[in-house]
Amino acid sequence: MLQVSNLSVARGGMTLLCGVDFSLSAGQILVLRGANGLGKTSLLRCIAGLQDPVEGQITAPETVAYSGHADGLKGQMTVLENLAFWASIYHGPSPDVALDSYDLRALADRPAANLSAGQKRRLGLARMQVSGCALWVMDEPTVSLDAHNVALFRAVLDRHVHSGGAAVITTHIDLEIASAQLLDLTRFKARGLSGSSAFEEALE
Ligand SMILES: Nc1ncnc2c1ncn2[C@@H]1O[C@H](COP(=O)(O)OP(=O)(O)OP(=O)(O)O)[C@@H](O)[C@H]1O
Repeated sequence: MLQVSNLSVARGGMTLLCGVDFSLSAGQILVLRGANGLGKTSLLRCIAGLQDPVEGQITAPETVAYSGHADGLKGQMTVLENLAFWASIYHGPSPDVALDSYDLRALADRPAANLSAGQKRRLGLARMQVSGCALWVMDEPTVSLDAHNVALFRAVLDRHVHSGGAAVITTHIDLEIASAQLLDLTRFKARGLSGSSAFEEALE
């Protein structure tokens, strides 16, 4: 499903990660860990095709579903319209299952702009389901979710991998997915990079 070989990743002209190697098969979940600023998002952006690696190779399906820090929603469109829009872009399944998976049916006619942070996040995650993509690339997917909705997310993920999908996920919390493999990216930190800058630490 996904093979990452000897990958170097940069952002803003600075190489962050070197020699990243891992692979992921259908039915597997890989959780990537590492400190703030290490380069996890930048690595996911490479896998999703949003930026090029400095060197190395990524073998992935032609289309992957990417869930980033922004939810990728159209604020003036309703919940249902957002899902129908993404389903049409990806030629994916109808929004019905996704609406039910994340308890969104009661919100179906509400403009996305008027959702709470957690509701927006659930809608952003529901986009993965209507993509129909086998590989889900997810950057801190449970931010803003309460415990009940984290459990919904786990259930969706479980169904996805049991139907032949796979997912690569960054997180700073324990998602409590027993079957997930863990990879700490610290070992791939580029030489010469110190810890977080004083500016980043001030924001943490
Ligand atoms: N658009 C950008 N232009 C330049 N540098 C950037 C940009 N976005 C991020 N960076 C820098 O690249 C480095 C890696 O950022 P990245 O978002 O990949 O880290 P991360 O491991 O996902 O961090 P976090 O755990 O805080 O989300 C950081 O030092 C960050 O300041």
